[in-house]
Amino acid sequence: MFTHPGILGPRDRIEHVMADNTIPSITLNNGVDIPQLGFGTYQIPPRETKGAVLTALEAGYRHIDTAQMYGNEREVGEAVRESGLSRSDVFVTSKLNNNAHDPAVAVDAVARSTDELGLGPIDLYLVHWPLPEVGDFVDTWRALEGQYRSGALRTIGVSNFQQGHLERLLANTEVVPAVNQIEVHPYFQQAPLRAFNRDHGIVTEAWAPIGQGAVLDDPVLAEIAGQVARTVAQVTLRWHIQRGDVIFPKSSSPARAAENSALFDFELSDEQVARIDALDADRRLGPDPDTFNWVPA
Ligand SMILES: NC(=O)C1=CN([C@@H]2O[C@H](COP(=O)(O)OP(=O)(O)OC[C@H]3O[C@@H](n4cnc5c(N)ncnc54)[C@H](OP(=O)(O)O)[C@@H]3O)[C@@H](O)[C@H]2O)C=CC1
Ligand SMILES: O=C(O)C(=O)[C@@H](O)[C@H](O)C(=O)CO
Repeated sequence: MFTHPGILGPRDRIEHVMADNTIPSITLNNGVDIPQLGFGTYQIPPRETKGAVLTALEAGYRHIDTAQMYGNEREVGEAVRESGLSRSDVFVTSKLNNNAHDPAVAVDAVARSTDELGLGPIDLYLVHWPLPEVGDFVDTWRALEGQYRSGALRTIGVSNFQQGHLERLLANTEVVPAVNQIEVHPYFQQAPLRAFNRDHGIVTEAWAPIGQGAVLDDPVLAEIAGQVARTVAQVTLRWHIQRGDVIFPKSSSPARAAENSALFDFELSDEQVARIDALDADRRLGPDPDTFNWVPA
């Protein structure tokens, strides 16, 4: 199983990690442990996914983030099965596609993801987008609650939910989402939503942790990278780790994937963290969840 320190503050977690040099885990609200660092697979074409995931697992990643929308669940599953690792040593997340919000369709979609991955119960399954004008995400969530209670899904969560969406969900359903996977990077830090998640026992997962490359030329990050003799990507990813969020940077390059996992043998000072905190620019790169209602055919 994962090495995990239980629920610790960011500082305690860092000390734990620096002592044994492993990827830390965070305990979710249902008692399941999730590795704080994972490997993202958005925009990795299916034909390249098995190789990329096998390389990531060889580099030490033990958590893979995929989605029905990415079209590469089958290849993620193949890589995990062929890696030689125990199933319990790898944490896999997938997500319900936007065309599967109808509760009956959602149940079939869970079965399809489970079949594509071929790994038994999926560790974490998310409602990918709230799609507020498409249907009622409360009904979709109830369908996932049923799959969770039956044991088909090990943990359930949401993605791209704003505070208003979460308030409606919490008021009308029973299972509190274990995570909310949202866009977070130095230029879009999401302080209020992260605080809301934390106050309700929901772990924040930060997608686009290096802003899909947008932060890499930042002069402040470059200066800090020079101070700690690391790359800008590593400094940015380390900042997320010290904030206590879960991250899964994507790279199709084995060298950059390895670079992105070398985060646990250095630490940013409080002053360096404060300088990165000051880069917040309310600059969202992806769709706005309040108005994004895209449904694939
Ligand atoms: N729930 C949601 O709605 C969303 C979830 N996600 C998830 O989050 C993951 C991460 O987000 P993502 O959008 O991929 O963006 P990231 O912030 O992880 O950035 C990925 C980009 O940065 C490049 N890159 C990665 N590492 C380095 C490095 N060390 N140096 C220079 N360039 C680098 C990659 O290029 P290269 O491959 O060439 O290295 C790629 O272009 C996704 O893969 C997906 O799993 C993402 C978007 C939305
Ligand atoms: O990558 C994801 O998980 C996404 O949901 C995004 O790709 C999103 O659908 C988008 O950016 C659409 O333009």
